[in-house]
Amino acid sequence: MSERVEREYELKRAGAAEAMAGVTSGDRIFYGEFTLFPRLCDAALAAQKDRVTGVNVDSVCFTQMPKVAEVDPEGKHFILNDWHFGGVSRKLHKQGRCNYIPLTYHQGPRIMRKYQDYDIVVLTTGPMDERGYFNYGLSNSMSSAAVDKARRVVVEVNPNVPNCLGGNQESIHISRVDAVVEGRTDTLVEVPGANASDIDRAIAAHIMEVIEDGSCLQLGIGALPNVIGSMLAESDLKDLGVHTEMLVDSCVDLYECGKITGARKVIDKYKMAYTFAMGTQKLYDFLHNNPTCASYPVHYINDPKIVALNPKVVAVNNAVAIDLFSQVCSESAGTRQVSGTGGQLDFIFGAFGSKGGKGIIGISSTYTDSKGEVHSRINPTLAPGSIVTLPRSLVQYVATEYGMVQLKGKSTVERAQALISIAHPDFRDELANQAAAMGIG
Ligand SMILES: CC(=O)SCCNC(=O)CCNC(=O)[C@H](O)C(C)(C)COP(=O)(O)OP(=O)(O)OC[C@H]1O[C@@H](n2cnc3c(N)ncnc32)[C@H](O)[C@@H]1OP(=O)(O)O
Ligand SMILES: CCCC(=O)O
Repeated sequence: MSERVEREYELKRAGAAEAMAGVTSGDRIFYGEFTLFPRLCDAALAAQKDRVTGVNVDSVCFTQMPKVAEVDPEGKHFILNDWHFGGVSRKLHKQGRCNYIPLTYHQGPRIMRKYQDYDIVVLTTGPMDERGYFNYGLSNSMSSAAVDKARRVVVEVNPNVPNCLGGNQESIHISRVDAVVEGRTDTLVEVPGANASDIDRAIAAHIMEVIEDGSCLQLGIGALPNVIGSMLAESDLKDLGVHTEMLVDSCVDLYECGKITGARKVIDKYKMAYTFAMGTQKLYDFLHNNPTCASYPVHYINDPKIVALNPKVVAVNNAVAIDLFSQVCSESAGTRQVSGTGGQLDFIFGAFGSKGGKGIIGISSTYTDSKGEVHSRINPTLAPGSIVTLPRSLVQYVATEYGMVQLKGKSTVERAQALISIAHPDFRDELANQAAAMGIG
């Protein structure tokens, strides 16, 4: 390590309380994304709550309950905003404590650079390397953009953050950092995929029919992507590629059993390109210093024009509900925000542009509410106030456990008929009546 880098590091070393002492009322702060939540600085800021009001704290998908939310149940001191809702923000939102920032994910960095300024950006990174770089680890995503718009940058180093190779913009140099907080040794948040049900297996089997040798995969989190991963591992398919928003455990399994080579990709050939990773320690260990994987900012990974450059893109996404006009809601339950647009629109659009590409929405035909009542996910219209995540003009394939339909080029009547054909049989007659009443039957 050069003397200059070493000296700079020593000068910038700070305790968490000191690093957050500069926060003043009305400031806007950005916290590290997904699993790289800055625990120490969050706790330090929470401890200083009585000297500030109206501080906005933003992140991309809080994966743990921020202390600043815990210590301020009435939201007098801190306002939380999330660029993508997971369980934590969903819970806070129910209490009126967290706002969603709408975006289609690939535009996030551009939106930040154009319209957002941060007083402090606090990231969790790996420790500084001998050249003075801190690696963004599992969350490349919008981190570079946030740093570009920051008045002050604080990094909270944790040696358990895997060193994730770029790609591009996967690290930050000490010269751009204002304070380095040490002391983290915790293992990273693990988000294992859910266990697959028979319904997931049936949906996955339909989707498997359109995956070919050389397909380039986008698989997100959840039971369905997991089960597709297992089916691919047992299949005869070969030379699969990965260009995905989120890198997950099933990509590790598929790589280890030789299914993923990336040999037929046109961009990032032989690499698994991604913008963030979330899964178990198995995935985090796999990523560490692994040149098979390339971490990029989301404005590259999710840009539909970039996604479309690889042939045979297969993008599999989940949804909350779809109406007979084929509009897809993937982010709200009526007016209640439960998730976000995330990368769904990006990848469905991108997959359609890819030669031989397929953008797929995979949903169970029904949903059981907390009272045990079963509802169809395919409905005449979306519930009032539902947010349309995918306009009907972009929807291509829809799969349920009863089959998969392709909607591009189909009329409104044909779309309604196709969707009814994959609805749960108990709801089909009623849906057909409603379609007729709406002039699409
Ligand atoms: C990271 C990636 O996967 S990349 C993929 C691209 N990104 C996206 O697709 C983003 C948008 N999509 C998503 O976030 C998810 O796929 C979802 C939310 C649509 C579904 O994910 P799941 O894991 O199946 O969600 P889950 O079953 O936990 O439901 C989420 C919430 O919505 C509620 N919900 C789900 N379906 C319905 C429905 N039809 N009606 C009312 N509420 C519903 C659930 O009750 C739950 O709320 P709660 O936590 O308060 O109980
Ligand atoms: C922030 C994006 C996560 C998703 O697309 O689900």
